[in-house]
Amino acid sequence: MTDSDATPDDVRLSVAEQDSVFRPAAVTGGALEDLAGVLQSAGYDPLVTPVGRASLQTRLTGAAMNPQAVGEGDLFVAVSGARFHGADFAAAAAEAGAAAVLTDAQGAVRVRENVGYRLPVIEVEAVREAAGPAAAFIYGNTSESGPALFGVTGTNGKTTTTYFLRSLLDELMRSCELTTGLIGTIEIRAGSETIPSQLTTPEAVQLHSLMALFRERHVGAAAMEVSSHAISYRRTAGLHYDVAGFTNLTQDHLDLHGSMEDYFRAKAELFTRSRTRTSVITVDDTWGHQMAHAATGRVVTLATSGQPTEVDWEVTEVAPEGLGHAFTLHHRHSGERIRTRTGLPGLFNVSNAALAAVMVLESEALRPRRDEVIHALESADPFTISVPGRMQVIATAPAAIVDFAHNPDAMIRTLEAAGQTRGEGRIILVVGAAGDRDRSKRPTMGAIAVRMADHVIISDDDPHSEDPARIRDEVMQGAREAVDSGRLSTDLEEVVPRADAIRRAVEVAGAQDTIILAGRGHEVHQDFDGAHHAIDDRVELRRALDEAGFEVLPVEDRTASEEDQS
Ligand SMILES: CC(=O)N[C@H]1[C@@H](OP(=O)(O)OP(=O)(O)OC[C@H]2O[C@@H](n3ccc(=O)[nH]c3=O)[C@H](O)[C@@H]2O)O[C@H](CO)[C@@H](O)[C@@H]1O[C@H](C)C(=O)N[C@@H](C)C(=O)N[C@H](CCC(=O)O)C(=O)O
Ligand SMILES: Nc1ncnc2c1ncn2[C@@H]1O[C@H](COP(=O)(O)OP(=O)(O)OP(=O)(O)O)[C@@H](O)[C@H]1O
Repeated sequence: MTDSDATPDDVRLSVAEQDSVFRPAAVTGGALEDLAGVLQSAGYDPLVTPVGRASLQTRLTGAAMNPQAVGEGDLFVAVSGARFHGADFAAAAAEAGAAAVLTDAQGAVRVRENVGYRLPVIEVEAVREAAGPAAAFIYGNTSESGPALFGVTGTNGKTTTTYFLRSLLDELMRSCELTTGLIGTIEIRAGSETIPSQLTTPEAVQLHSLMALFRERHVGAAAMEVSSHAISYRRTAGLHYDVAGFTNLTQDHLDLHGSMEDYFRAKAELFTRSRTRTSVITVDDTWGHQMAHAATGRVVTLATSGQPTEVDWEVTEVAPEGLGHAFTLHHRHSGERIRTRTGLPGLFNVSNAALAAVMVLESEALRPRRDEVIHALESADPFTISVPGRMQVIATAPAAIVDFAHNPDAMIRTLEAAGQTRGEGRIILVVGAAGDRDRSKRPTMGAIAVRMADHVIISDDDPHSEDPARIRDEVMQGAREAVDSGRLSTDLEEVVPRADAIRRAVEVAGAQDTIILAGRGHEVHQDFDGAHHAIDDRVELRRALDEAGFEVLPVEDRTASEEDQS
């Protein structure tokens, strides 16, 4: 990374543009008849309606879910969604060169209505689930084909842990002249090439295409975020993880999952023998312990806080160092101790770094030598990279931090981290909540804000299709109730637009204070009912600090802790 703000999402790619970047140059593909055989063996019970016998030999050389992304020779995967049925777009897919359609019974009827008998159809009941093995067949992915895949799931810490993983893997791969891949909320990377992400975890057809692309680009290992949406929507079907890591589980996404138990069950699907060879589970809370019990296959446990009794790895001897911490990874069974560090603020980044390190140490695909890993940790300091919008330090006096905390637990952790280093200063927080997402967390976030910060400025996040004023009211209501019931003296105000809220935070700050802009991290647009308003918290904060005469850190590829030490 050459610039700590260099998130590539200033440029919005169309589905087709993004998809074309995912595609490998050469795909052998396979015949429609053989694909049906693969789906039959996998238990999907496919019903094939060819267009003449010869169509059974049609060679499929790609797969896409969106007609805009369909290329010549593709399997068009038409799923029934909450709003549309993909089969209603079969004509556009055929026009773009689709060679066959994978869909459900309803979709098969719609394909006939739309394009008659122009395209052969494979009908299955579970289309999203079958899309994974179908794309794996077309792109030649098997459990052994590589690259070694490291998946990270959990409510918070996925992006940071995958950045840490990639940074460590980069060092290890370099010695074998291989590169690394990254798939997540911010970007998708194959070696040094990068494109902005549209989803945290892309659709199965894209993921399988990416695996083939990774092999073409000599990617030996890849780190990817696995969202609970991806698991529920079957986006990871047909992928095989060498190691999957669990960070934590706290309230979020209850709009999709309904309850914490359902949310847990979705995540738990990743930690099963058929998907993952080794599961590394952080067991700092009861959900972690439950996950370790629910996981099947090889399970490795990691405790990063507290006094666990039965774990494989634990974090000990945590000591502040720069803005971050040094810590020891202790392997309980062998007694081995590995000392390392993270330069990112917040104890939760010790957890993220420890998880990344243990995932690599426990990898059966890579089987890295201990001395190699220790050398990489010492020489490259892989957990002191800048993760865009995650505890990103913009200035040190006042301490000014942009952080993606957008759910209750992340806010608590971020404000705790600020509390530990505040000294005599005050904490000034800009916070909001996103629209069209888990509404129940809004008053909770308001309450946390006023309990843990000294000056709270409520503003807009991404309202999406909701009325922004109503969202702010819900956050404000939780804040006011907490102020009243706790007799708190927190300063509380509402300021919009967000850029003004950021300027206000700087206006009330002194050099000894800490400013936290929560919720938007690396994002560079606010979505007001489809209208995109350009705003980057980091840019606004820098500008406001500069105008107020405060010194800001240079925008470059080093974290503030490195800056601190230089
Ligand atoms: C809530 C959710 O995840 N919805 C996903 C779901 O949408 P849906 O059921 O509404 O589908 P739909 O829009 O009815 O479309 C059905 C089919 O018709 C096709 N279609 C539709 C319209 C059209 O004009 N042309 C067309 O071909 C679509 O490509 C699709 O194949 O299926 C679609 C296709 O598979 C996904 O693109 C869509 O993700 C949307 C874009 C989304 O925003 N998802 C977010 C919430 C998400 O997945 N987030 C997680 C991270 C969450 C977090 O941790 O914060 C992620 O992994 O990114
Ligand atoms: N291990 C952790 N435990 C609790 N909070 C964390 C942890 N790691 C990061 N956070 C907080 O969560 C925010 C989001 O971090 P990160 O982007 O790494 O997580 P994520 O799981 O990828 O989130 P999302 O899926 O929403 O992008 C951070 O900005 C920080 O406030």
